[in-house]
Amino acid sequence: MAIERILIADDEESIRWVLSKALSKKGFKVDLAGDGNEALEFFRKNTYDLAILDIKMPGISGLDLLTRFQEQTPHTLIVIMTAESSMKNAVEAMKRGAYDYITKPFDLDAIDAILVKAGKAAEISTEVSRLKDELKDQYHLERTLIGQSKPMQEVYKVLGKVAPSDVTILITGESGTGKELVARAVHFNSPRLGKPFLALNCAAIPRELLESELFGFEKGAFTGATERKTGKFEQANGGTLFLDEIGDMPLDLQAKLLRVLQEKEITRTGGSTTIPVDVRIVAATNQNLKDKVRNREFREDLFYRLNVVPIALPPLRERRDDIPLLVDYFIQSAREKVGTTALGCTAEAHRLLASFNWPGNVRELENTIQRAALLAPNPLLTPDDFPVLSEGDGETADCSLEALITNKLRNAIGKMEVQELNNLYEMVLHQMERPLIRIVLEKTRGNQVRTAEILGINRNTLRKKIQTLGIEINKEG
Ligand SMILES: Nc1ncnc2c1ncn2[C@@H]1O[C@H](COP(=O)(O)OP(=O)(O)OP(=O)(O)O)[C@@H](O)[C@H]1O
Repeated sequence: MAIERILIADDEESIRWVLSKALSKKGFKVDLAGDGNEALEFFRKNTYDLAILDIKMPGISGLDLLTRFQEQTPHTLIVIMTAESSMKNAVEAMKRGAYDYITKPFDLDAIDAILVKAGKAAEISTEVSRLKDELKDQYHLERTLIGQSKPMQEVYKVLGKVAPSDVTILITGESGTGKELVARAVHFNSPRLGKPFLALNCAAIPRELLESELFGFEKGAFTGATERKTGKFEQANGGTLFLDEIGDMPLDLQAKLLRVLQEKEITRTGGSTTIPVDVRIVAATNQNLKDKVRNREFREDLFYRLNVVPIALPPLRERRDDIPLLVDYFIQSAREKVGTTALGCTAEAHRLLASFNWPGNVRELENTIQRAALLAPNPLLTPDDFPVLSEGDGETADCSLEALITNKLRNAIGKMEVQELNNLYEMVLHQMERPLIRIVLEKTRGNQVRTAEILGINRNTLRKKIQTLGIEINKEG
């Protein structure tokens, strides 16, 4: 479908001007509306291939227009503009069938990219309008996913698009990145809302138990099976089953799971009748399943069956922009959940937290904030309330000396004003020399010969440095 006619609706004149100039120059026919009502008028009179709508406008909001336009002319592709890149807006826009969503300020390349994509998207537009019909349910999230970074916005886009359908989703990401939270978001944004969401960790349960947890068993199926028991598939009927750590599922159970996904029915252990089940599967793993497939530890057919829509969650250290938001969110939830009086963090504490590597990702950050909020003497948390991070005692993902020094330097330099940063190279090397020599001298109890050997420098050089740097030698160690 070629894009010919475009409607731009924004109450900011400068945005209207810039967009109309850029798009007219490219040969599109452009109409401009300064508010929601004007946009609606245009829409009544004309047919548009694309509409770029500001989310917040006097009168009718961009999201409400989106809904109306979708009802009247479902083929029109709608791009929502927002000044606030929160998850709520992104998910809501995509849920309502928006074609795309851009955050202000944007550059014109972003609009170009959307136009190119939109031009090729005839089939997608049909699919979007089909999905839109399924998306009339109210926006609902049990818990909000926090994060406005680019990688998280991509996650929200996919989530908004696929949640309403029944497709199987495979969520990958390191431990603590929020895989279960995303799985819940999928469920709570799907028509299965109101039906059960059940989670099962395939790594935490021994093989025999895992099978009966999933499929249930009949009375007498094995010693100790004194009662019939339903499994998670039956319990989750109509809803969503979250299979965490799917990479740890034994091969024979993988085969059984594949059968259930294909046949949509289960047989309880020790039973002979098949029971129909309607369960959406969302699986997650922190392992590389493709490697496992190559090593024949994971069935290839099951991998493809699960991986219909992959969602890769970035580690926290790759979306550091989100750390301050998460910190504030966890402080607030600590106030609500455990009744602390903590109100926020100082700028230094924020910088310290944002510089850490967080090998345990959001879970580790959440625990760290909760602990600090409970123990802090004052409502405003300072770096002193995060002693483990300040000491850099090896919690960084990379425990090498370089990683520790990087962490320390980032903290120290981060606290300094730019105008203070003169002669930094010399200053840093100089300041590292003294503690280095002092520490080795302490280790060797003041033995300069040994110290020079350890440092790999000449004894005379060491002597001179001890003098010029004014290092005192304590022979007691
Ligand atoms: N984006 C986020 N916003 C708010 N809280 C989050 C976010 N991501 C994770 N959390 C919180 O961090 C904790 C860990 O999240 P979750 O259990 O979903 O991670 P996971 O990737 O499933 O971990 P694992 O692989 O170890 O099971 C939870 O308490 C969750 O609420």
